[in-house]
This record gives sequence, structure tokens and C-alpha cells, in this order.
Amino acid sequence: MDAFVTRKRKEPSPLEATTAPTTAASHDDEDSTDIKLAILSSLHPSVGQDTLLDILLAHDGDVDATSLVLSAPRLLNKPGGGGNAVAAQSSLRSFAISSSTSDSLPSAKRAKLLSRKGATLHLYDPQDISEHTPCTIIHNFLPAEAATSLLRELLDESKSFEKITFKLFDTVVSTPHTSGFYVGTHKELQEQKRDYVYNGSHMTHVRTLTPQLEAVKARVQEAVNTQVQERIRAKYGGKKLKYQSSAPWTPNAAFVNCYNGPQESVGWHSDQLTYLGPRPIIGSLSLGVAREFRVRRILPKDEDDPADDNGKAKTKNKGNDDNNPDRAGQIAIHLPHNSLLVMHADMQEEWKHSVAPAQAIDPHPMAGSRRINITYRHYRDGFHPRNTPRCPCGVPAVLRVVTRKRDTWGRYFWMCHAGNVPGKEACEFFRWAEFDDDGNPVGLGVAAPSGSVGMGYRQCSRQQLRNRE
Ligand SMILES: O=C(O)CCC(=O)C(=O)O
Ligand SMILES: [Fe+2]
Repeated sequence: MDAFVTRKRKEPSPLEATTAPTTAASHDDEDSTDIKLAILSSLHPSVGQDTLLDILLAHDGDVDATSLVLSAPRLLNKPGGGGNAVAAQSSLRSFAISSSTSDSLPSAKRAKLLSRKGATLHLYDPQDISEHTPCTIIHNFLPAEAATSLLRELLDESKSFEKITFKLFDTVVSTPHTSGFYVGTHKELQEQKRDYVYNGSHMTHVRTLTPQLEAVKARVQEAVNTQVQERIRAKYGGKKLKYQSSAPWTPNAAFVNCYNGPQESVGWHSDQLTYLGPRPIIGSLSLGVAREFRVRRILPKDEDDPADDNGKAKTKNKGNDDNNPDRAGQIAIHLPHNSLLVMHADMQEEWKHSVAPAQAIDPHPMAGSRRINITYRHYRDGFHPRNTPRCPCGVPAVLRVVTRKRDTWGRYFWMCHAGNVPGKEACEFFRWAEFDDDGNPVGLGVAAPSGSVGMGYRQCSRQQLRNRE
């Protein structure tokens, strides 16, 4: 897991979805959206702001088209219109003037609707989510009693969960939520404590999966494998991605997070590839209070809008483009109790995700204000620390991917773990990673290819390491 301190977003307006523009250009966007919403609000006083914004975005900011749709009688039945966004399950498609209008939209056109800088698009409908994000959602995943029973157990377990602390420059900070880590066997538990390193430290509190977590794991495994095949068919042109494993996904570990109250969150990040390998798949089950899971594409550096950096101090943090999470536009996926979100193979390398602090939440009858999230993961044997490069610092190197530089975009590399530990000086260890088509490491033990930085012990700065990405 790769969890960071949440950067506080600009104080949201009642139109939660238009938060955080920071530049003059973005302010213009926000102002014009506000004016459009004010017009729509006066024309349709009974429709809530969230609903107005959803429909406005779905119609690419066209006030007339939005107003026309709102005049259609069937929209009066929209569930939860104007109420709490996370309580209602609705669909972008339900806002279309006619079903044929929406369904016939070319995908480029629809994708454009979803990538508005400075805006957050809220998606509820499974079809919208699979179409526009690297995720699939299954609502009401477990039989209701099984979900309740697992929630009860994990609320109890979460009493002993801890915040993960790490060093951020000269300060020790901790994640804004608590976590517990579970593995399948006692042997794996011992190995986790002894061999695996996370942000420079060993995990001290590791547990074995409870019988309920084991039973749910089997269900998650089956559902995820079905969804992965469907994704390959529908989105990847019938062929798995390069480096995606062709073996069925067999999770062997679970991170369980507890978010106690609306302010607990997880900042923008991608999950670490080091032990999962390239193109990992993650099955994420949510229980208790519904919260927003946000995703945004990682843009290569030269797609950066230079205006975004004008007059704005860069935030020093761990993600490589976390300084402006709104640059690519955010998509909020609403995760109600008992929903399974599949993060597909195109997620971790190309997108970042977060759980934003909430303005308000609907309490859950059993969990109160708490949300439990279980991410089932597959720790691949080929990526066990005994099989991967070791840094001269004496610990396993971390696996990362180039996301910012166009010329080397998508290439994987092993680097000094300290480059992943804010505040620590990294040594120069760097090696391009090579995989077979299934994502298994090849060529390990071979000297670093020419042109790579080599394996010297000289210290280099975090900026130098960043520059390679
Ligand atoms: O709580 C969630 O839905 C996501 C948690 C997450 O991203 C993580 O633990 O890495
Ligand atoms: Fe994550």
C-alpha cells in the first residue's frame, strides 16, 4: 500500500464538484460554471445543485440542453435529486435527452465530457464507471448478511488498527486513516515481517486472514477474474495488456483500511508495484459508510498546462504530480456499503486514486461514521524480495514506472528504496526493469544496461531521481 497525507483542497462551494481551481484560467471555468448553475437553479428551483452539475457536465456545459433535459417529466423521479450525493445510485445515461443520444455518443466525445480540468464528475452507474475509468463496480456484492457479518468483524478488528507513519522531510507524519494487513499463511506472515520493506520499514503488525476474509476472498477472486476477462474483451480489443499476467488472479493478501469519520481519507497515490509486479489487479470491497473514491489520469509532463504552475508553490510530496490533482479532471466513483470495485490492469501505472475527505456522510446503522475498505492483492512470487534486485543500501529496490517523460514513458525501473522514502537520501542504484510478456522479471542479476545510471554508492538527491521519471 502506498498511502499519503492528504493535501487539503480548496474550501468547496456548495457545488462540491467544482472545487480546487487554483489558476486564473481555472477560476474563469469555475465562475462560468457557477453562473450556468445559477441560471439553471432559477429555471429549475426544485432540482438540487449536485444534480444540476451532473447534468450540466453530461451535456458539456450546454445550459439549453441541460434545461431541456430537466423539463422532461421522467427526471422528476430521479432518486435523491439534490440530496446527499453518495446516497443515490443514478446514471449519466438517465440524464440523456433520449437513450439513443447518449448511447450513440462517440467514445471520444464521452471521454471529453469526463476530463474537464478543475471539475469532478460524479459517476454512480456501473456502465458509466467501466466506460470512463479503469475500474468496474459491482453493487450489493455479497449476500446482505455476509456483508453485515464481515463489517461487524472488521469494525472489531479495526480497534487495533494503526496509522502508518513515515518520514516526510524532517517530520514524521501518519496516514489519515488506520490500517491492518492480512496474509494467507503463517509462513507469509513471517516473511512479511522479515523480508518485505515498505517506505523503508518492516511491517510489524501483520495478521493472517480471518475465516470470513478467506471466504470473501474466494468470492472476490471469482468475480474479479470474470470482470478481467470482460475488460479484456470489451476494452483491450480481446488481448490482455503487455506485462499483465495471463494467469488467473489469485489474491493472497488484504489491506484493510478504516476511515473513522468524514475527515479520514487517503491522499492521491498509485499502489506500489514492487511486490505486485507490473499491471496489477486489485479487488476492493467497501463496507459501512459510503464514500467517494476519486481517480484521475496521470498526465505526462509535457501535457502539463503551464498556467497551472503560475504563482503557485509546488507542494513537496511523494506523488510525482500531486501538486495539482485537478489538472486532468477528477472522476468520483461512489462506493456504497457492500460494493466491489475492481481496479484493472490499466489503473496503477496510468491513474492515481484517493479517498477525499467528505463534507458530510450518511451514518451507517452498524458502522456509524466508519467506512471499512478491504483491498485484496496478489503478491507475486517473482516479486518476492529474494527474487528482485537489492539496493546497495541493503534492502529490496522498489519498482516504479516512468509516467512523466514522454520518451521513456511506460518503462519500468528498479531504484534505491530510499528514493521512495521522503526525507532519506537515495543512493544511485538504478536499473531498467525487463519483463516477459506476462510481467515476470527477466535478466535480473545482469549488470545495468549502458545508459542507465549504474550502481554506484554516491548519494544523489531526490530531484535527480525525479528527473529520471
Ligand atoms: O479506501 C479505498 O477505497 C482505497 C484504499 C487505497 O487506495 C489503498 O489502501 O491503497
Ligand atoms: Fe490505493
